[in-house]
Amino acid sequence: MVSSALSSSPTAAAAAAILRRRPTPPLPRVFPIPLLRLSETLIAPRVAFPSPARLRQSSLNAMAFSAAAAAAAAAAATKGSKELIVFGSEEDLAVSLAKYTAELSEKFVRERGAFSVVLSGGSLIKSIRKLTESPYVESVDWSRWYVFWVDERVVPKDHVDSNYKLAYDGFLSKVPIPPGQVYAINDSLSPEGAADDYETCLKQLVKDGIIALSASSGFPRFDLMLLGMGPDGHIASLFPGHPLINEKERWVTFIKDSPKPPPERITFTFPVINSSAYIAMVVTGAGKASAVLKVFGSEESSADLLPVEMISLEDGALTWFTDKAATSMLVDKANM
Ligand SMILES: O=C(O)[C@H](O)[C@@H](O)[C@H](O)[C@H](O)COP(=O)(O)O
Repeated sequence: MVSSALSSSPTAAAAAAILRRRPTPPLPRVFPIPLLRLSETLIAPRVAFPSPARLRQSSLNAMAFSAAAAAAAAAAATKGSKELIVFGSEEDLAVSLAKYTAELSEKFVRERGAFSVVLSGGSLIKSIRKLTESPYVESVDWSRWYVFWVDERVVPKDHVDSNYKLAYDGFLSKVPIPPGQVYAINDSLSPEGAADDYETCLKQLVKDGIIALSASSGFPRFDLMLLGMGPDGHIASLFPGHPLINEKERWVTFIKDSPKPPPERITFTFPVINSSAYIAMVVTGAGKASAVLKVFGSEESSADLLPVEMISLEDGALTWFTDKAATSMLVDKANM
């Protein structure tokens, strides 16, 4: 059985009102393409890139140096919407990501009495650090949080490679989520066994109403996934060119030949990821710039999609939280 190893909105109108009271932010950079309602509400004077023609307009809605935009994304996102927000600093990104997450927590606790949150490993855990600080550490209803991992390395929970340990040390040990609501993998099992066990656990939690079920896909519908992306465009433990990216039946599967060490992992599959209500893709640093360019600035066919490009939410909202370094090649291309 999966172990619980931890020991221990506003509306869009309201968000817009809050923003109107804020001092005018520095001029944002916005691609002059049809903007989402969110962008129209929140982003002030538009500065066009000179040559945006080659950008994939269907996928890129707006790009802005606006810490406020993400805060309202929780309230204003629409079905299948996709936002790219570029922050001037990692600190601004972290502040905005905390606000976005707290707003979604409030929304889902109000609507269904629980908030199912999926974490990844990597730098994401550092990016959510502001949730462990005031005002969120006091104001979020942590008692309604249910925490899962989009992927986990099959190592002991106290191992330096464990995503559980990373999240515990940097986040979970600092907020009062009930220990029984933190779903770490069973680290005494093989990768196959741990994936089966995790999937069985998710199925029970869907039956119990803790995790929602997507009526359209029949897969679990997590309230929020907080995901990172590798420089090669992988998400979770779904790597470019690996057969696992085509898994259509399983909720959770395993990999024994991960190109990123350690090799043995379990991972959510694309049908589960794509059934999410909200996904925050948190992508920073120059090492991610070429993958970001491929996602937002390439005209290549769908035959060579990176895993991150396979995120396709029919009934959910995807928000990219990025920085200038991660979007530098995209900006360069737009300015060409
Ligand atoms: O277990 C893992 O390896 C992670 O879940 C992985 O999918 C991670 O999120 C990305 O590799 C991004 O990591 P960085 O943000 O550290 O680059």
